[in-house]
Amino acid sequence: MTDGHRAITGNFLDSSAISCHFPAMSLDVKICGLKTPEAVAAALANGASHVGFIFFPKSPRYVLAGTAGELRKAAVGKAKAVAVTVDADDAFLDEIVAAMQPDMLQLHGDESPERVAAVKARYGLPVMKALSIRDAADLDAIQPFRGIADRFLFDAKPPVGSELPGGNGIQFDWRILAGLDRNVDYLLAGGLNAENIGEALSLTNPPGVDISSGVESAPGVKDVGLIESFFDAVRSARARSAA
Ligand SMILES: O=C(O)c1ccccc1N[C@@H]1O[C@H](COP(=O)(O)O)[C@@H](O)[C@H]1O
Repeated sequence: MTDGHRAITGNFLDSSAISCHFPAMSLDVKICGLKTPEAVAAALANGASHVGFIFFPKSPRYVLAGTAGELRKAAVGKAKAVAVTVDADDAFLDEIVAAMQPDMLQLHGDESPERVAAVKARYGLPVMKALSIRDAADLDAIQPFRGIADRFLFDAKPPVGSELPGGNGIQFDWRILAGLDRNVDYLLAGGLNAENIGEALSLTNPPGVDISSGVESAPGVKDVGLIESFFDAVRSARARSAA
């Protein structure tokens, strides 16, 4: 139940790279919705373990597969490149996989366990299944995907009327993750930013975190300073918890 996420001690976190969730493991940090070489470079320079590219046309973060294929080259050997799709059909996934060569697929729609299994088999890539969470009962959705999805991503349910299934900058009540089975490998997402990441980490001790709009100056516009501030806040929080 892992994508073999790597320790990011080499270029990030160093002595603070201690996961409270899985002792001796590090925290994964995925910066999502990247569209420019500058934003990719900032994520990598700060030690991102994953960089994400959005293939949902209604998103302000949407990129063409060829563009993502160019951008992801900077991540080779440094971070995993993740293709984020929403109920994509095989033809669209074929195009993305061929042009971008992702390390991982993030399925952020209403994909069934059978669809996740089929996607895994078709591409031989690890799959992260996103689940929309509002309350503890929503975590029941994990069960049918266990042994199928390599990883989960817990994001807040989108607000009524939103056209985006993710990237809404909305957080859910992180306290409901307190009783989660420790064997569930996941990224915490939804409304994270430099101000709240400390509280999020201390409440949930997640294997990883995922952020998009919290490091943007406007929808779809990544801000290098905000990316740096987010990593600074992660480092500070982890140094505090290790002390
Ligand atoms: O970001 C998007 O536009 C998006 C579109 C379609 C599916 C998923 C999307 N984003 C995912 O949502 C998380 C959380 O975003 P935020 O931090 O709350 O803005 C993001 O990291 C993506 O994995």
